[in-house]
Amino acid sequence: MTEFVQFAILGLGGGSAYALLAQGVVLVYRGSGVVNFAQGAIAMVAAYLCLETLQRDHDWPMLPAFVVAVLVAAAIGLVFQVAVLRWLANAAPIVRLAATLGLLVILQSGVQQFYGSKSIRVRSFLPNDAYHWGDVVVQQDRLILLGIAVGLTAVLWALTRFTRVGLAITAAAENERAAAALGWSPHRLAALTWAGGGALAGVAGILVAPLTGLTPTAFVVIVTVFALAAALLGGFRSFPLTLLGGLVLGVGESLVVLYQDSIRDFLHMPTLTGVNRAVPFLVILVVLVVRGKGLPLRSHVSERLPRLGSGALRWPGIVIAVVVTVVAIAFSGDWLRSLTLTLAAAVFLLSIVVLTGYAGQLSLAQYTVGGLGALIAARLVGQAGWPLIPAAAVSVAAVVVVGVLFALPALRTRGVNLAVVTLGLGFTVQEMVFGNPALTGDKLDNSVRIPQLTLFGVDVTAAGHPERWALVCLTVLTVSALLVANLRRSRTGRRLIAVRTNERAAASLGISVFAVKIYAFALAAGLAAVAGILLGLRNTAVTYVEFNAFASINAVVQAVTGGLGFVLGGVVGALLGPGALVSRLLSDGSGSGAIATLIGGVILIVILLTNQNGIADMLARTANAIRGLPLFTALPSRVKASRAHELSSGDEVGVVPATPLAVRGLGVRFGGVTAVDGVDLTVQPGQIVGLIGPNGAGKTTVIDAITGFVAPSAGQVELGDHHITGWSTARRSRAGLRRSFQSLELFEDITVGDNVHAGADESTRWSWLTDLLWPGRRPLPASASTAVRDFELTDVLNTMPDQLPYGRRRLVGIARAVASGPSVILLDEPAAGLDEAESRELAQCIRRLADDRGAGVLLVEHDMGLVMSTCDRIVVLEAGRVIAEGTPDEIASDARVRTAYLGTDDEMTGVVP
Ligand SMILES: Nc1ncnc2c1ncn2[C@@H]1O[C@H](COP(=O)(O)OP(=O)(O)OP(=O)(O)O)[C@@H](O)[C@H]1O
Repeated sequence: MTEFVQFAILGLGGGSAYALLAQGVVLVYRGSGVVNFAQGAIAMVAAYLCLETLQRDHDWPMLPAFVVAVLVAAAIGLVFQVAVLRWLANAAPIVRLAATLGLLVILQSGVQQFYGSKSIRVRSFLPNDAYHWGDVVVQQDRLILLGIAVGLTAVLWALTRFTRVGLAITAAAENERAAAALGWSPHRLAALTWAGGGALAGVAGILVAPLTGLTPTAFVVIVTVFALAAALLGGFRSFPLTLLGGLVLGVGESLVVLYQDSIRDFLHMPTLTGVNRAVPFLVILVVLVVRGKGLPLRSHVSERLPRLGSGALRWPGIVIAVVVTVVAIAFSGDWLRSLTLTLAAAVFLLSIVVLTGYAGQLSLAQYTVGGLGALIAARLVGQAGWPLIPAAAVSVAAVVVVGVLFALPALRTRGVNLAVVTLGLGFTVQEMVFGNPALTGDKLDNSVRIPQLTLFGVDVTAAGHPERWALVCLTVLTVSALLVANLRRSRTGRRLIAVRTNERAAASLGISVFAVKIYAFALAAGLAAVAGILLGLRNTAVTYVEFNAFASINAVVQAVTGGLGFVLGGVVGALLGPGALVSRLLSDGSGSGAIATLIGGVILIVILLTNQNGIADMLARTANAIRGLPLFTALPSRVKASRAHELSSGDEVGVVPATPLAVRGLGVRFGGVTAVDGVDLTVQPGQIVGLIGPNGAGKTTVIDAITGFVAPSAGQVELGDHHITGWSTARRSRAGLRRSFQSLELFEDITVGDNVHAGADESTRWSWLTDLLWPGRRPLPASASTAVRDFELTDVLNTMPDQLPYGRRRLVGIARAVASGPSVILLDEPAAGLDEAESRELAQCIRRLADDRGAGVLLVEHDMGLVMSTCDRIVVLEAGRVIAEGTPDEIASDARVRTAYLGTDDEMTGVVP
């Protein structure tokens, strides 16, 4: 017990420092909406400046050195906000996050360049007397650190509660305009919080340095991972919870050291590394996953994401690129190493294009995942004597399984939370696997050697025949790029993009968000494993630092610079990596090391400020502009034709399976609020049922509960003979129950045609694989073609939704919902924003859905003219309960309904036909 308390107290020091750093992250997030991944790097700069330069080299006393270093840290935050983030205020969140990763890379590699990479021990400068409490020794410095963390937390909490500027910061987190109303411009607030966050980082960095020592890489990664994890526990909002999170992590880390040997024995491992760093983090992971949600809430605002390429293959360009690279391999001389590294890195970046660009899942662990591929393959070829191809195949298969495990948190977390979780998972693998010789197979002086590698009888060993290994890399890259481009054009690609853009809408169309995320992680892990093998086996032994968490961060920086949504972006981004061609060209000739990384970071920031969609987007626009020149417009364009949407021929209207919908005793509660209470309703095939009621009556909640977006607290939903109450949204949708959304929720990154197509895609189990090889060109299915004609969208199929006026956007949403020919359609305020003529046309379309196709329709609508003229029956809700049900005439003359909702006789005469 004494030991337990002793270790817990020891952990308070680190925990307090994590908490301090995390408070800076929270402050910045509250003031600017950006999660600062560079917080640990700013801390490191302050620590080096204070302890190395000012104190050691220039003999400054502690206090002025401390103050100057903290001011410099604050200035870094301030300058970054004013010079970079301010101009990215309207950019996609991932772009702003990438900018902070860029800052991390610049600061970290800058420090490495300036101070070198070796680890520096720092003497404790806080009073370090020991107090004795029974058998437990309490160090004074731990108590001081704890006091500072608690004190600063209290100050921050009080500032944001009781001061004008604090209230503005709190308001800004919710709504920029509210902050403006308090007299603060969002930019000034953001600048203030970035300066404050920087200062907090500086304080924490200097205080934590004696506990951790100083190294440019490990320090930043440890501090970043733990600080972000603590801030995550506080939801990036709550200062007290963040303090708690930091302390739990610090104490947990220390306690695990105490039990390290028992854990090792329990796992039957000869050696165990990094478990103290991993276990507390894994606990946080579990908390997050338990706290997370399978689908985002109705209030979730879809994030704008970088633009997507078309995935169209331009064969002349591909052939020229491959031939040029082959020639380059033949004549590159001492540049060959850089070229090989670039080719392998491009495969890595393609994995990020799939996972983050297409599927919208931000993972900061791709290099770690790839490193596992290198590890397994190296052990199989190096120790078990396997030939290359089976070793690579087994390694890729194993890493795909790991990729699926990494996907599990993504099923319940998203956005920046997922980025933090994957960074932590990657860091855990780095510490526990790559750092453990028992797992890498390396004894101290005896690493696993890469033997001779042969492919189809040809010796391709990189050491002996580097040009042959480079050709292997080129071949793999070309095949990978073709697969990823095929994916973009296929229905599987559409599913990925649907999920990236709007998980709720995707689920409502029968797309399994769960399956898409698992697939994206698995495919990306497979590509990363292949890349890891190419990279790892190019040396005589695998160098695991190539696969650390920092490399993963750097890869995302490169992918965003290159163009996250473009296959070409992966290739261009790889050119910029450390050791790759561009950095070698620009740097000291070796092309590796800190200066190259630093240049990569600076290029990222410049590119983001110029075009947030990356270099590939700039290239694509330039190419399009050139193709638009008179000389080229005369030539037939095969690409355009391949992208156009074709309608199925014929006007046949498929009659949908006749399936009634029945809702019995439905109740929904949100905490203490009863939104829906004992609602019964049925929708028969071919029948239109109106669901009306005042604002807040619970109409949308009824639709949400029927379609599986919220779990009912009581009652049942039946579709035909099926009790579907426990089914997922996607499964209900596939069974023929579709909905539209009040807030449209279109897929804004893809054309109108693709939106409708996404609503009608039939997936087969094999299409996940076959789409990679043969995406095909499928015309819109018959029911979708009918929807396109009915809603008069034929002329806008190749238009992006945001280029349409509001009324037509609404029609796209409805067409998408009915594209698959569902048996029951739930329309949530379809006429909102339509003019009178459009409303009338919409009424006819809805009638046709019921009369011609035999679909059942539940229509939630405030336009009483539309409801009264279209519906067969009407159900009236008030405060979550049904207060009347009947034909339009019965409802119009119901006294209770008039009082509750419809109003006076005069108003009624205007709406009843
Ligand atoms: N996620 C949620 N958490 C808490 N309360 C909620 C949530 N969603 C809805 N509510 C509440 O449930 C009640 C019903 O809301 P709902 O949006 O279903 O009404 P509605 O009839 O569709 O309104 P409107 O006509 O304005 O769209 C309201 O009091 C609303 O505030």
